[in-house]
Amino acid sequence: MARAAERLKLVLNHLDRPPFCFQASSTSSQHVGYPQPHSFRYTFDNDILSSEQRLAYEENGFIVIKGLVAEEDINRFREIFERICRREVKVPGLVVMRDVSIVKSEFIPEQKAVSKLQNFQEEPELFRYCSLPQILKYVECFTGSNIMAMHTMLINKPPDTGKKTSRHPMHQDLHYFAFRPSDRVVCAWTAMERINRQNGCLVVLPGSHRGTLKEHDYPEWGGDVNKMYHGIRDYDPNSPRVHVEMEKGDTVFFHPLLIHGSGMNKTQGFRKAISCHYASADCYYIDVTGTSQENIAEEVKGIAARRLGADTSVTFQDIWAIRGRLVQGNRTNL
Ligand SMILES: CCCCCCCCCC(=O)SCCNC(=O)CCNC(=O)[C@H](O)C(C)(C)COP(=O)(O)OP(=O)(O)OC[C@H]1O[C@@H](n2cnc3c(N)ncnc32)[C@H](O)[C@@H]1OP(=O)(O)O
Ligand SMILES: Nc1ncnc2c1ncn2[C@@H]1O[C@H](COP(=O)(O)OP(=O)(O)OP(=O)(O)O)[C@@H](O)[C@H]1O
Ligand SMILES: O=C(O)CCC(=O)C(=O)O
Ligand SMILES: [Fe+2]
Ligand SMILES: [Mg+2]
Repeated sequence: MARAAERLKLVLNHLDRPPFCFQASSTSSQHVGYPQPHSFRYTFDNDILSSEQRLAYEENGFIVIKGLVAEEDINRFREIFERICRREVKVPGLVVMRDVSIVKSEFIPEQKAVSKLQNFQEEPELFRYCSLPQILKYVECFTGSNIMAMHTMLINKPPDTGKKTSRHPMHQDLHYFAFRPSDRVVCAWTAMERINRQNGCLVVLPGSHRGTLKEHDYPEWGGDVNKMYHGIRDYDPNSPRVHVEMEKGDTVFFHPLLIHGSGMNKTQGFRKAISCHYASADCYYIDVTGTSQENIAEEVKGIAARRLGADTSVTFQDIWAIRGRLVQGNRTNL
């Protein structure tokens, strides 16, 4: 990869934008004629990603595609989100999460309490996001052509109440996943409005996807932390990091080993993003018993058992298989 890195630097010296940021384009006309490096590990060769974009993902573990999702689509996602918050729509399997500082306070009206929706795979309007052709076109570059939507989320990061609970600690999403190989998994995360450092943008450690899965646990921040918001145990706050500021409709694709989190929301608005984790349907489930993932698997099983009525025979793998939905090609394995 050293040669690829050198070449990337040469390319980037001529850019007037961040090295991981690209315009959405429906053609391959932006391909640049650089010779192909010998081996790509994280991306497939097709007509969607330019060599430059492939190199950026291989090197950094993420790329931002500007303006990928239309304003009208985002407005529709926002509308249905608001209807769900008002409880006008019931969605099977949906998990509505409230910020821990709000759960423990009595004076917040319901519609201002929701910090996250998870598992909206049964809500057609929101799930439309996961099937948007322009998103899947990019996803295929990382997963290949059989694509499963494994995990769906709409994040409504609340204004911080002063307790810093709106932060999301630095983590790797793979910690939560019982399927492999990790290189055939990708997250698409779309800004539903302008997202900057003020309202708590994503913070990433570029290149960290080339490392291994780290141990995760609740961060020791000396206050309440949100349920299941595990952070990397030995996180070094001095690691070189990048704040990924995005406009409405911009979409970041990132590897599940990329270390990322998000900062405090210092504004009065609820900062919104919608995301889906995809995996190749050719991936396989793993048993995480005896690994660093055992802590989250036990926690998830505990919550599932409480919801489903204490059926303890449901495994962590089962929970993933139940949620997964095919969005392209054949459901070969997962
Ligand atoms: C496999 C799963 C995740 C896959 C993620 C892929 C990568 C993404 C990385 C992440 O997003 S990490 C964060 C993921 N977070 C979650 O998955 C949390 C999902 N949320 C939930 O499951 C529920 O919202 C939760 C269990 C937290 C609350 O469910 P309920 O609405 O049924 O809770 P209820 O009101 O009955 O409260 C139960 C207890 O939880 C407490 N609680 C509620 N919300 C909380 C919160 N946000 N933080 C901490 N505790 C919370 C609440 O105070 C109460 O405590 P006590 O039993 O002591 O009274
Ligand atoms: N000790 C820690 N362990 C894990 N993650 C941390 C730790 N400290 C900060 N973070 C994470 O680092 C990221 C950046 O957080 P931080 O609160 O510094 O926001 P910021 O965007 O840098 O804003 P600010 O302008 O306030 O510095 C967030 O994901 C946050 O949760
Ligand atoms: O703050 C965000 O929107 C990102 C959250 C995140 O990384 C996650 O839920 O896995
Ligand atoms: Fe994450
Ligand atoms: Mg900071």
